[in-house]
Amino acid sequence: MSSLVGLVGWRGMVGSVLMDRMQEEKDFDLIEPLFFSTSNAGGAAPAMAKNEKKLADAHDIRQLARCDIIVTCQGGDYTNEVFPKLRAAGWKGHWIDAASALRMKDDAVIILDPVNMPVIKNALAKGGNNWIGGNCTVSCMLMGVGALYKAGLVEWMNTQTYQAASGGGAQHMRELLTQYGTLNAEVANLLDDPKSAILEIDRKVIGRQRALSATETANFGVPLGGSLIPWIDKDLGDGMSKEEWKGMAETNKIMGQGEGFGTPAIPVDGFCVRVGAMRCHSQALTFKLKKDVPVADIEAMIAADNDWVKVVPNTKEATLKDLTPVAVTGTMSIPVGRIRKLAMGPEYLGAFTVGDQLLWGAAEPLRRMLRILLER
Ligand SMILES: NC(=O)C1=CN([C@@H]2O[C@H](COP(=O)(O)OP(=O)(O)OC[C@H]3O[C@@H](n4cnc5c(N)ncnc54)[C@H](OP(=O)(O)O)[C@@H]3O)[C@@H](O)[C@H]2O)C=CC1
Ligand SMILES: N[C@@H](CC(=O)OP(=O)(O)O)C(=O)O
Repeated sequence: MSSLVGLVGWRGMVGSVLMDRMQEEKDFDLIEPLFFSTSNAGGAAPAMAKNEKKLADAHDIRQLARCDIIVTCQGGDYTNEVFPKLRAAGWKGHWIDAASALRMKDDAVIILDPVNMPVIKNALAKGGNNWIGGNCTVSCMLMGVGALYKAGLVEWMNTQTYQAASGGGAQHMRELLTQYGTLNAEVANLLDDPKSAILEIDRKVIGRQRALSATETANFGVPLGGSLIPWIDKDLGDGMSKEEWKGMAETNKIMGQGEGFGTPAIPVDGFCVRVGAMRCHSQALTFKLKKDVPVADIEAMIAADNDWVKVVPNTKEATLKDLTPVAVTGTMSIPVGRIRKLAMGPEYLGAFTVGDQLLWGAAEPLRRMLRILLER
């Protein structure tokens, strides 16, 4: 008999990407899905439903407890409210979650199986049943350069991120596009005239950006179109943003090292910046390697690490073609390029990587964890 798999948050942005991927990979052939809703219990389940044709109430612990596996993309507030009640009710099933709420709990594994299958297998063997997707920036970065960590080559890593609007959610993407449209409209007449003065266009754009209303910046708080925001997630009060904190904490936990594993953590730090891209997170990485390794060897190591990483030759032509959010959006590919030794010395390595933050950054690790559980 197929496992009963509860799907919560399936119609949200991450959930929709997950449903698409599950259909592409024919995951529904292997399960009996039970679709949940926080807003429309009793309504019709989507077309992938088999025997369970109605949406169940996502807060109904008895319904949730029927499931062998629950996959949720509903968000951290939902997890915080429902998960403890479900476990307290004695539910022993597998909980697979996109939200960050449980990520750093001792009994939770951050799942990214092309990178940390040994950590997942070890937890499975010990009866683990809480599987949490990593932060999108960290997951995309490790899909690209995880090989260097696996080889024990990294002394420390600095990351400067260029994170897309989608990281904030659907409303953030809409707000970004609306702002671009507003700015374009402000100078459309001048743009139509090839002889108009660029400084006049510039003056009008900055004037309109500074005049954007609270409604026009409701999600980001300040203009993002034609600008950037060097702060993502909460202020931890020590000069660090929570997004920056996740870089070191999650990278080490995914790799099975640092606190809780009895080995020293590898320092990972840098600045996380929101930019006007739609759904690909990009990152400029600086590594201090433990030894001088030739660039060709590093490229070969990265290229051989998994089926999705792709080394982009460090040329202008290849970079413009393959190493941009526009090139990568909607694909499973994780390009890593600009790989070169830096002026600071032979152990200092630079690289640049891009990843679709809704695919490898959110939905795909969950989908693959479901498959791992189903195919055991
Ligand atoms: N955004 C991202 O990039 C990433 C998000 N995550 C995590 O995933 C979780 C969900 O994020 P995200 O998918 O962006 O959240 P969404 O806001 O898109 O969806 C969450 C829920 O909102 C409800 N909802 C209300 N109105 C609508 C509507 N018009 N269309 C669709 N759904 C609607 C749905 O619940 P219902 O059907 O019950 O009404 C849906 O499941 C969060 O915990 C987030 O931290 C993780 C990695 C990346
Ligand atoms: N914080 C990420 C998106 C996200 O949901 O991250 P997390 O899963 O760590 O909360 C961003 O804004 O780009």
